[in-house]
Amino acid sequence: MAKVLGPTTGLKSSQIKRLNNLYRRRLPPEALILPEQALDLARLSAELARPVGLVLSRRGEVEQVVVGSPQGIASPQPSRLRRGPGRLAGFTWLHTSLGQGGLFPGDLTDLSLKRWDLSATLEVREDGLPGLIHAAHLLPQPEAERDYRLLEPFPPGQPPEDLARLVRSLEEELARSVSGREVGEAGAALLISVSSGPAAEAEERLDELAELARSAGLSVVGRVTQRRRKPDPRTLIGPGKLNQVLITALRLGADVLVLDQNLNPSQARSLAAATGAELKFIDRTQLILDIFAQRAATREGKLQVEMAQLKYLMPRLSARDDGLSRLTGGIGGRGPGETRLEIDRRRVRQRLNRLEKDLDQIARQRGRRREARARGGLPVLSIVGYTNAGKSTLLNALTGSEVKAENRLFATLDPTTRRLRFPREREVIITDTVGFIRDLPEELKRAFGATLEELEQADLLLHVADASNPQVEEQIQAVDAILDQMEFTNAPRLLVLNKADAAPAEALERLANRYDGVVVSALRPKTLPPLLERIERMVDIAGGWEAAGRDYLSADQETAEP
Ligand SMILES: Nc1nc2c(ncn2[C@@H]2O[C@H](COP(=O)(O)OP(=O)(O)OP(=O)(O)O)[C@@H](O)[C@H]2O)c(=O)[nH]1
Ligand SMILES: [Mg+2]
Repeated sequence: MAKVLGPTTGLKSSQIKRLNNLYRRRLPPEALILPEQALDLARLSAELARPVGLVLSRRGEVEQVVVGSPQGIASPQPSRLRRGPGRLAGFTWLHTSLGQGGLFPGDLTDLSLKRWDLSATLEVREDGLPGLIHAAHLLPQPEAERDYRLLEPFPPGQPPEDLARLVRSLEEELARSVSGREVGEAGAALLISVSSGPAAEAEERLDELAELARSAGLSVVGRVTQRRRKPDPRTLIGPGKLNQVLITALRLGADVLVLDQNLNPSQARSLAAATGAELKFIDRTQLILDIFAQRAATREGKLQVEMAQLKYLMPRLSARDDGLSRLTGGIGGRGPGETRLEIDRRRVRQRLNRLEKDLDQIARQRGRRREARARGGLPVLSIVGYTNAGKSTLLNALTGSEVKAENRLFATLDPTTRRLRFPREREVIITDTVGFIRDLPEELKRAFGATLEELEQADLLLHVADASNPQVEEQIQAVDAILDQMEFTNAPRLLVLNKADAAPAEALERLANRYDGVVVSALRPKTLPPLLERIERMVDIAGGWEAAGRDYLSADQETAEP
């Protein structure tokens, strides 16, 4: 038989036995509890001078018995969880309340956190007899800013309506409110932003987060923003807001909660503990890592991403985390004398060592390839820029090659190298890179060392920007800031204002003047010659052709702008 949960110290063994006997009860789901059952429960609770709680299945079986302390009672995690959006826990939480009637604030919080079918209390009067039952349930749509409804208090055996039917119709309604929407392959995401900045900025950032979520295969079902002067140190989101977030997630049928702000390890663990297994919290870095994991095509790219994921995950591992096996394949099991946590961490560390060795080797090989190329003496152009700016499209247009270009963030994850033949028999090597993004997480900078190492070899950086994006200036500055920070400033940069076909003319002119940029549309080859000319002149100045050991220096140079 299952054991009584909660603090049993100080109880007599006969009392524990009586509590254990509650597991044999079966209560009527339509009425919650019969009068004689309520009488027994009230008497026991009065005698113990402690609240007693029951987790009841939809069939009225007692799944868990909990005893509280004189100060109160906490509901347990439901023993079995039901999966699927828009569903309730499948269990009702009923506990006695000594002296005062009514639900406790904690009961209402629990309603959303644990998604109880119903949350109810049975009043125990001074004389030890049962009083009224107070019950509440979640609402599929909030009414008057409330996410729950309180039933009229009722004496045992006289519920205001058939409670089993109430729960069923509630769940049907919840299911209806989430069906009919399109769910991405990876699930439904609720986006959350907690910040101290202006509301408009939070919305803009959420627009970008929505793009990222879409790239990760998630469909976005809603947004929640919170303005706080300081994030909550424990859970980032304030406790009241967290509650609202969870109710909203339930109502919209979200599977994943995506936070725009990054969680520190202890916040990640607290949030995971607060929500149980059904809902997953991920932060922006994890989302980006997830996209990278889906997109990485080469062996090196895959290894880099796995390494970054493991490094990010390791401090966030909690003892009950089993999501790891999916990431690393083969982590799990329990060795003698070790906690699950230790073994996971140890295996993760082993895997990290292995990855580091493999990556070292790949880097050495790449170094050799690069030497070979340097001996060929061709100048190297690297295309950089914000993600989705059109870098791969431009590479394709310039070289006639077919690197994957897609309207998704981070379509390109591995550096790609092609030769570009100028009209006049000049040849350069042109490399495409992974897209930049503002607030590039530290973990990713390291992870994409491969791409960035390539940049160090560049004689010229072609910085492609999406001129049709209203955020284009912020994006240009974000990319410049990252380049500056990475000390790749030695190579000259040329700003390419792409998507001219979709941008207003006056904005193009202003941008071109301000940044001394070249306007193109990668989709229209006819717009490319001015870019080629600028590239040619700049490479000449950078000495690329000289390095090639060929006598390409020509009259052009005199016409080159300083
Ligand atoms: N209208 C318009 N769309 C363009 C132009 N150039 C590229 N695009 C579109 O922009 C989207 C992104 O293009 P990509 O070339 O994949 O962008 P990217 O910079 O390589 O993106 P990542 O590799 O994800 O960083 C695609 O849908 C392209 O068709 C252009 O000149 N005009
Ligand atoms: Mg690309």
